[in-house]
Amino acid sequence: MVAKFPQLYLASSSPRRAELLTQIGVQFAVIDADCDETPLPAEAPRDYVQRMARLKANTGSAEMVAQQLPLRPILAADTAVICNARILGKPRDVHDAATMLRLLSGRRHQVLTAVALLIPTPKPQEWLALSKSDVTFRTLSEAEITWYCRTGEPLDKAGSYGIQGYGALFVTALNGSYSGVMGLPICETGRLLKQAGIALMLPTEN
Ligand SMILES: Cc1cn([C@H]2C[C@H](O)[C@@H](COP(=O)(O)OP(=O)(O)OP(=O)(O)O)O2)c(=O)[nH]c1=O
Repeated sequence: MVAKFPQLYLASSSPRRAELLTQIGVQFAVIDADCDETPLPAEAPRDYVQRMARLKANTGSAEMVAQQLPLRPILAADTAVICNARILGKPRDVHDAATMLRLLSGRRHQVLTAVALLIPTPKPQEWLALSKSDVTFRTLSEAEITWYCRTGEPLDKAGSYGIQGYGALFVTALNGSYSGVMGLPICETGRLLKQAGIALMLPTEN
C-alpha cells in the first residue's frame, strides 16, 4: 500500500491490518517491523500483546529513521488467542496448527489485540489500546481439522484460524470486536488516531 501523501506508517506485514486501515480511509505506507515474538517466561497475555505492539511500532520507527523517511506517526498491532491460559500465536507448521485447533474445538477462547501508535515529532508520544473478544468454536472433527489445515489459511494467523475466512465455519459466538479478532480493532484504532490528532474522513463535530 503506497499512499501518495501518507498520514502514517503501518508497521506490519499483515494484509488484514492494511485492509482494515484502508476501510476507514486512512492514507498510509507500510513499513517493516520484523521482531522476535516470543513471550517472556510467565508473561501475562495482555502484557504480551501490549509489549509486542509497542515493540513493532518502535521497530517501525527505527526503520523510518534508518531509511531517512519523512517522520510520521507509526501504527502497529499484535493479536494473540488465549485458551486455557495459553498464549497461541501463529503456528510453526500444519502439525502445530492442528494441535491449536484441537484445543479450540468445542471451547470458548479470548482474542486480544493491542494497538500502539507512536508519534515521533515534535515531542515523542505513545498511545496504546487493547481490544478483548470472546470467541466460541463448535466441536471440530479430525477430518475438518485436516481439511482446514490443507487450505493453508491457519498458517499465518494467531490461534491458527481466520474468522474472516473458512474459519468462520467454526465460530458459534463472538462477543467483542470482529475487526479486533481479524487483527486491528477499528473502533479503538479510530479513537487512538483521534486522540493523537490524526484526522479521519468523518463529519466534523460541532
Ligand atoms: C484470530 C485471527 C487472527 N488473524 C491474524 C491477524 C494477524 O495478522 C495474525 C496474528 O499475528 P500478529 O503477530 O499479530 O501479526 P502478523 O505477524 O500477521 O503481522 P505483523 O506482526 O507484521 O503486524 O493473525 C486473522 O487474520 N484472523 C483471525 O481470526
